[in-house]
Amino acid sequence: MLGKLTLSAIPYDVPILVGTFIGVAVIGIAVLAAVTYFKKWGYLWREWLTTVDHKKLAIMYVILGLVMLVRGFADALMMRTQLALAYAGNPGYLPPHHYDQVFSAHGTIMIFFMAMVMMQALFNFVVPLQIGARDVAFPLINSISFYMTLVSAILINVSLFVGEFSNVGWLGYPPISELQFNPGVGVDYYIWSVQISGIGTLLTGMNFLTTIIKLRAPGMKWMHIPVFTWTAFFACIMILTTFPVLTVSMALLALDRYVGMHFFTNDGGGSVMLYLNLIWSWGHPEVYILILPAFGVFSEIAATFSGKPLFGYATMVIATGIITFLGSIVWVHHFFTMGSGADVNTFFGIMTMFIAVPTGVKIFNWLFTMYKGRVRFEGPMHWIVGFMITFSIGGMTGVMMAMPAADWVIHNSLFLVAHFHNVIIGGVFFGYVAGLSYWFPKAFGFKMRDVWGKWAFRFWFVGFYLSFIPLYAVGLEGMTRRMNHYDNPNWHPWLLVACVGVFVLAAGVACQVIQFVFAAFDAINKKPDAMDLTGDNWGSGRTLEWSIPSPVPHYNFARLPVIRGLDTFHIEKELGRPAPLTELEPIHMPKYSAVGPVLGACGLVIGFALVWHIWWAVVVGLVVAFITVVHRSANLDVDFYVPVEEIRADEEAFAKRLAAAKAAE
Ligand code: HEA
Ligand code: HEM
Ligand SMILES: [Cu+2]
Repeated sequence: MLGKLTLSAIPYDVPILVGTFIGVAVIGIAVLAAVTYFKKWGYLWREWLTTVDHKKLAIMYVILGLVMLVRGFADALMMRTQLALAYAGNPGYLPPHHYDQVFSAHGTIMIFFMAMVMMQALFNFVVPLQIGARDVAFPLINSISFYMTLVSAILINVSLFVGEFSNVGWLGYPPISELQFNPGVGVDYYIWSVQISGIGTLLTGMNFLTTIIKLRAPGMKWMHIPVFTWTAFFACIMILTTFPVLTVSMALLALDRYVGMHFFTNDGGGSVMLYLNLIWSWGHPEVYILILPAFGVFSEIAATFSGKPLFGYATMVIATGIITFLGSIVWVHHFFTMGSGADVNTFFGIMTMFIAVPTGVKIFNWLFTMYKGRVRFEGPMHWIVGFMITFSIGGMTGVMMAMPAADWVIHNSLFLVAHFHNVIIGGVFFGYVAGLSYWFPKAFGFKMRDVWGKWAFRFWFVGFYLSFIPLYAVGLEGMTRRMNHYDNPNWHPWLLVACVGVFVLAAGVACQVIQFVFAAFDAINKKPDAMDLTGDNWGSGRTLEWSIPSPVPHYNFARLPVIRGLDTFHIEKELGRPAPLTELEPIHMPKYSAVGPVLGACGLVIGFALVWHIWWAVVVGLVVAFITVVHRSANLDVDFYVPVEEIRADEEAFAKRLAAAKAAE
């Protein structure tokens, strides 16, 4: 009846897991009880869970991403404390099997469920507003993408408490991930979570690419597109070219495990190298999919806080395109040591080094944007300065490893681990946090207290160096990645410093939590100086999203903006804004729909049932999903018109707020 699932799948004997489970259960029950007590289920369902509004989906993505950040960070804390202890005779507190699960969980969750989720949050919130659109091209598919991401995050976290987590790293290399070497369910959980979320991301890529191509406001030519949207555009192209490869890799691995095929085992004619090529021809572009939108965020922030147009807009766009191209043809640098031969390695090494050129162009463009500008060092600007320093260091160590001869020595050492955290934390993470603080007032209509953001930055910046510079040192001394204890006395002091570093990072996370708590407090109390009355919270916004009220009405733009060049809003501020709206028309909008959550629930059931071989539940899930899709296709009542009175009332309220803000100046 329940396939392989029995009570023995629940890890009662692991105190850390039992404790975590109790913690999660208590928080979960408290949230459910609070929603019930305040009678908010109806509101939650109607306004949030069934929404197809890109701005609300963005907020739900952010919440998911932040929860997963804490989750992934907890794993990092465990790894760092384990390695500070597990020296010489002391085995530490995490046995090898458990430690393997911890680094696998950390890598998988940080990449798929923190970084990718935050990136989709930014796409969702910013892209339609920057191009003057009322929503994305396919709003319902957008909601389905979100639910596919959400349920795969749930599925992979369920593996902690029912069964086990995968223990084969964030990329699930065979042969160790094959059934004969890994008979447990951890790898199956990994396969189905990555599969479902990967398809969700593919849909996001398709959706936003179409949106950017088709839904730009009248008059917005290609070279009028704001830089963040350009980076989203190129990231979507990479999503469309590479995520299908991930889907295929997971499908083939599943076939190996479920029906005894041998695509990736050398017996019977398969090849491990096939998997390596497939997974890295997705995996390398993936890291550029993550970094490009971060570059986009920095471009917006640099211009806004320097009070100048972005330096070298066209070169920024071209550099992004070149990185997209080069980033797609360098994947072999992840396995220089695995026998490709000198010629192949040379090609891939040189192509990798070339990426430093367009990236360097970007760094200099940001510097020139700041040069002779009236730079205001508010919260978001801190992250960009920290980023330029940190990311450049991480990029340089990447270039070092792009030399095959050097990589033979440092491949899979902690030097590598230091490199990629250097670019991921200093680039991707700093970028997304900067974006969060930059667009937060737009989303909610009030701003966060900057001082806590600045403290968060300071702790993250210092904490990063303390945690990861030691890893360069021990990496060069020969310490390999994924080790759970060691005997070398030279490494011990470095790993103690790294352990201190992670607690400094924890202080950074704490400041971020405090910042959110204060923001909620200020919003509830309607603290006057926290409210954003003008919609142009930073006073120097240049792109369209700053021209409309904060929080943004559900239809975004009362009248589709007319584009007057690059940075239309800035031009309007210089030359005078268009006359108040007299001729308003009803706005055509999509209705909310339960299809997203229903398909999400089906995905969760199907994924869980596939892991445990509960075949009847797989069939039930598929049938319900099929009926839902057919039912939706037959439903013609999917849209409505926003009445003119509602738009006029919103516009009048906004005009009053603008006048009040002007009078207060
Ligand atoms: C956001 C993520 C991200 C980014 C942006 C990068 C960027 C780069 N990476 Fe990194 N990398 C990873 C994430 C990332 N990487 C991950 C996750 C892994 C390991 C995965 C695993 O094994 O689990 C990895 C592994 C990895 C390897 C494999 C090593 C090994 O396994 O042994 C290599 C080798 O070539 C490499 C190289 C590079 C290079 C050359 C860049 C370049 O794009 C960097 C370019 C930037 C600069 C150079 C700085 C700015 C430029 C200037 C200031 C101009 C002047 C500079 C020069 C003239 C040099 N990376
Ligand atoms: C917040 C601070 C962070 C700390 C302290 C940290 C720490 C660590 C540690 C100790 C490891 C294991 C290294 C080893 O192999 O011995 C690791 C691996 C990894 N980390 Fe992080 N990390 C952090 C943030 C992130 C972020 C933000 C991401 C991605 C978005 C990330 C992605 C990864 C990946 C992909 C791995 C490799 C997992 C594997 O070996 O399969 N980390 N990290
Ligand atoms: Cu790479």
